[in-house]
Amino acid sequence: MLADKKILFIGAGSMAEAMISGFVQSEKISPKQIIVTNRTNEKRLSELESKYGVIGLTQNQLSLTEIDIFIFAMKPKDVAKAIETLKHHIQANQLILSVLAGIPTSYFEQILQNDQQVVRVMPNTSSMIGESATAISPGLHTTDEKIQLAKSLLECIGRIFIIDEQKMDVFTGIAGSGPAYFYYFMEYMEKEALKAGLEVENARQIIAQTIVGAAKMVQEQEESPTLLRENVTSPNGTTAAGISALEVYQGGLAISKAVEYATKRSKEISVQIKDSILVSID
Ligand SMILES: NC(=O)C1=CN([C@@H]2O[C@H](COP(=O)(O)OP(=O)(O)OC[C@H]3O[C@@H](n4cnc5c(N)ncnc54)[C@H](OP(=O)(O)O)[C@@H]3O)[C@@H](O)[C@H]2O)C=CC1
Ligand SMILES: O=C(O)[C@@H]1CCC=N1
Repeated sequence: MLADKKILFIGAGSMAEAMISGFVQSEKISPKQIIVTNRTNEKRLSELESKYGVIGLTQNQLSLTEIDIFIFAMKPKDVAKAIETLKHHIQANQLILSVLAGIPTSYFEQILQNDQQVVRVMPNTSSMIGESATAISPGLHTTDEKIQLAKSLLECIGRIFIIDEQKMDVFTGIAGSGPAYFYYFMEYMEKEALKAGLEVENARQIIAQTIVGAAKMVQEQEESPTLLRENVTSPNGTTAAGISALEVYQGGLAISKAVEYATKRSKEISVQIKDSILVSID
């Protein structure tokens, strides 16, 4: 299904790179099927070319008729300009994927018309190693065939979850942004480990393995995190002491608020794009 499909990334930043890396590593897509463009940074295009073997082209060098799948991967604030340049060249049979947080499929459908087939995608940077949790929500005109195409492409970067578009904001809050919360958590664990004399490399690997193990327990044992946590917690033991600190310092509340704020931000971006007042989102 993916053979010979030409994929164009519009945007060459961290998310595009993570997806490119995952696609190429999967060996289901050849680097030469992937074209990447950006706004001005030609050095970045050369970097991606030499790292992954993909084709970097400036916007003037692009031939859009040969593209099967467009992947919009710029910041939400930049989408209006990007789509303005491209809209007259995109055809009805070309599939649009957008990884932009907060930008609904209807935004692309309204501008491109043509009953354009759009799929909103929320990957995360673990795409880099084929371990993304990726949500997809098809737009109004997207056929089953194109949904299957999007699925088979995105399966190269991890697991796919098909969700209703109104759940995309909370998905972004837990899984799009989620890796950053875990990295934040790891930063603090590492600081404490170093204070107590562990070597940095050792500490980092110990913490990473602990998170991988806990995540795999949830995936493979099919038990709730609550039960698994209780299994670690001996009465009056070390874990009980640690968890009591999380409670005293409102760790649970902080985590809930992180998801709530990120979800809210995704919703705000949607409202701003709807009102076309998306001036500066950085
Ligand atoms: N980073 C993440 O973890 C995730 C990000 N996303 C989404 O991915 C998108 C990109 O994020 P990220 O990769 O972090 O952003 P970056 O800032 O790293 O990259 C943005 C890219 O967009 C390019 N760009 C800007 N305007 C245009 C334009 N008009 N035409 C073509 N290219 C353009 C920039 O090019 P130049 O450098 O030349 O200006 C740059 O290559 C965002 O919408 C975000 O919501 C989704 C899931 C996770
Ligand atoms: O921070 C952001 O807006 C993007 C979307 C999800 C992860 N990064």
